[in-house]
Amino acid sequence: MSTQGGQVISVRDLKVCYGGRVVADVPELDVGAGECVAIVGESGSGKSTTLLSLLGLTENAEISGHVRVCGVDVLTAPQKALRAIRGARAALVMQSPQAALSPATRLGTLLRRALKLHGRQGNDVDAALEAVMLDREILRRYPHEVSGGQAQRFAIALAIALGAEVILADEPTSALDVTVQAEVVGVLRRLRTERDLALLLVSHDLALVSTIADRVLVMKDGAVVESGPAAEVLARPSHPYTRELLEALP
Ligand SMILES: Nc1ncnc2c1ncn2[C@@H]1O[C@H](COP(=O)(O)OP(=O)(O)OP(=O)(O)O)[C@@H](O)[C@H]1O
Repeated sequence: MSTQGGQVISVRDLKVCYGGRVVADVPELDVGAGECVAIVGESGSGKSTTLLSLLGLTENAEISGHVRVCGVDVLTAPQKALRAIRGARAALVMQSPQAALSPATRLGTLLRRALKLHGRQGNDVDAALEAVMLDREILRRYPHEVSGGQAQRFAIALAIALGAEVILADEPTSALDVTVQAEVVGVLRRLRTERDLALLLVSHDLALVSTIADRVLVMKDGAVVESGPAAEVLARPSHPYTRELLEALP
């Protein structure tokens, strides 16, 4: 199954419920190759739930609608097809990658295992590390021996080495200090143009979103209250809630 017409993510009428309560209702969301779409909104608005549902990772949720990611129909595909895209063609990057890494495993070992699991050769590793500006020496280190920014760049390099077409990133910079945030955003921005990588970004940080996103979806209480080109939505928000979010910026 391939990605058609450069569309990497396509969502229609997605509804995610927990215990009968709709926590995410997304009528339409498309992300094309080389494009960045951001989902913004306050805590609890349904951003992470939306992101996780696109990879079939919402346990115990009732989900309806149509979700295609890298050509796979996520809501109906067998687990095997989902496992094949998850972590490889569609990579998840979380707020604190160090927490997800096994503390007693060197990063190089972790990388080799991931490549083997997804049946990929190790010859993309140098290019992937270079793309995120990490020295190969990092592969000898354990997770606690790298900084938050290095860990995040390593997580992105892993995605690239595994052949990611899209990165789904949940608050990828909010655990980092400001200068390191800029480094990670710079890496993501370059990967979009150099590798045509698609990016779906969840963030409450509108300043960050304005530097990288082409389009924005604003969520409140599980609903999309506004969406459109980032420059337009952030400069001339039409919904009072978006205005509130913008006014809350420091
Ligand atoms: N596994 C779950 N079971 C029940 N309710 C859940 C579950 N996961 C999330 N929720 C609820 O869904 C709603 C949306 O949560 P979600 O984490 O998607 O919001 P968010 O916008 O990503 O917030 P944050 O920025 O704090 O992560 C919340 O009310 C949350 O309590």
